[in-house]
Amino acid sequence: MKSSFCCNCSGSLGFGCLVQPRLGSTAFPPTKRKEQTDPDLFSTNSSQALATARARPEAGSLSRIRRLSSSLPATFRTCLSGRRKHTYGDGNHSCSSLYMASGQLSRAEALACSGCRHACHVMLYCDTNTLLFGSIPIRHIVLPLLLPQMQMRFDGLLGFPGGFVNLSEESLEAGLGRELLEELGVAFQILEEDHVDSCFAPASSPASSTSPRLITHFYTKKMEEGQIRAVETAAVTTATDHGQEVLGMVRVPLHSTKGGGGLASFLSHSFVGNARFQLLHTLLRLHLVAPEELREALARSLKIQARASEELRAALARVEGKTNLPHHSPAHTG
Ligand SMILES: O=c1[nH]cnc2c1ncn2[C@@H]1O[C@H](COP(=O)(O)OP(=O)(O)O)[C@@H](O)[C@H]1O
Repeated sequence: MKSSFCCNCSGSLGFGCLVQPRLGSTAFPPTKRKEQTDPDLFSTNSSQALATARARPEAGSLSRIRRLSSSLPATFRTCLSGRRKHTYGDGNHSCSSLYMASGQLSRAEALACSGCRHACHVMLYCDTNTLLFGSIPIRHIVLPLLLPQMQMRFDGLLGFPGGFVNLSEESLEAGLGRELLEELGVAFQILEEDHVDSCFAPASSPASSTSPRLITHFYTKKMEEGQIRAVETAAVTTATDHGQEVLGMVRVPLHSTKGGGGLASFLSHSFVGNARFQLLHTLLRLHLVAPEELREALARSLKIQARASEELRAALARVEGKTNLPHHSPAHTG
């Protein structure tokens, strides 16, 4: 029997989701984006004030920036502090640490990088009025609930749909459309106006610092709820990559449950490349989650990860005990 492993509504991975395939591959035409790029990354008081303070570097604003940034998570602080390492292309630039800063690379700058590889990914999302479990009260539920989409990849990591684009044969958007057809079974027309940003991907290993730099381009596309549901259906029926490169689409839970589940659990999973930063940045940019809620979720994620590390250590010791395998040491780490 083939079991399906899924992301449940508490944001944790678990067994038990049923997939209900229905027929249908739908072509979605371009839709004019309602949510145009917002120059302010953050919507609520502290973040807005922070952005304003950065934009006007008059006397006194530096201490104000420091004060305001202390209310945001460390990774965001690094980016917002304006300490940008402009070392594009030489291996020192870390997209992850700088992701929250606006415009590391414009689309044009990215396209001008000869010898770079390019990959495009997209976050699909929609509004919905659906209530979780119908009526069960859940703290901090985001209403109307929004449903951003990610996917479980062949390598067990979470990421957005998309992939490598060959610029000698296709444009960024055409390449992304091709990847989406393979992974989701749906023909999308991605437009330049759907582009959010481009940046150098962090080098995954010392060896990869000698290979061509990878630039990741990120897009968002707002859809109707019915269209998103059709994508979810097509992704498990007509998509050629389903069960191979893509193991399933998952919705990102934006709510928080009493026990601290939901977004916090989801964020504690492993993401490919800078996908977690792309998600965080987009949740803030599109005002899908308030900065304070995101900070709370990230703080909880850290606790969840610490618990998971303990569980993994115990599981490792058990497996070694049961199988008489030699004890794992850091030297065995792959
Ligand atoms: O969601 C994502 N956000 C950012 N980077 C990603 C994401 N998914 C994959 N990547 C990076 O882009 C590269 C190519 O992406 P992917 O594995 O989707 O390509 P493919 O489907 O053409 O094989 C990966 O090696 C990975 O480093």
